[in-house]
Amino acid sequence: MDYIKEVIRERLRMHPPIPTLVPKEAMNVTELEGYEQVFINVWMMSRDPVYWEKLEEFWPERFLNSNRNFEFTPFGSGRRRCLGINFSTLTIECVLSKLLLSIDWGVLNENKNEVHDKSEAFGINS
Ligand code: HEM
Repeated sequence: MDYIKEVIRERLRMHPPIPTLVPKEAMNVTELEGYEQVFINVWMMSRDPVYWEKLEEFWPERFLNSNRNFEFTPFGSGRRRCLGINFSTLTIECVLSKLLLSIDWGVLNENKNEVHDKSEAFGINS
């Protein structure tokens, strides 16, 4: 069960469903290094070579026995972070485990050497 948690984290690292978090606006005009609005780019943070080895590789083991801080925040952070964090991670763990155990998975048209389009598009997805 621990490994599945790492698999889910790695998937959220590579493809965060809300890549730039939810835009926030300060109640008073505030400047941060000359900017009045900032987007938190979670997608970029979870692929920053300073913090991640083999960043383009799907490698769930990277999360085993490692403490991650702000370089991994697919649910946001601080007061407005996702309220559904525990609910969603538990639900994904249960559903994914059930699917993996109940279905005999395989690759469709394995012998045809078809290339599946896995390119990303901007937006909120799941
Ligand atoms: C994998 C699943 C999910 C991901 C990755 C996710 C991610 C996020 C992110 C990034 C935010 C914005 C945080 C920020 O801008 O700082 C957010 C906000 C929120 N999420 Fe989720 N979420 C997920 C599932 C859920 C579920 C299942 C629920 C409810 C049952 C939920 C409820 C909320 C709520 C209420 C907020 C707004 C919190 C606030 O503004 O104070 N989320 N979520």
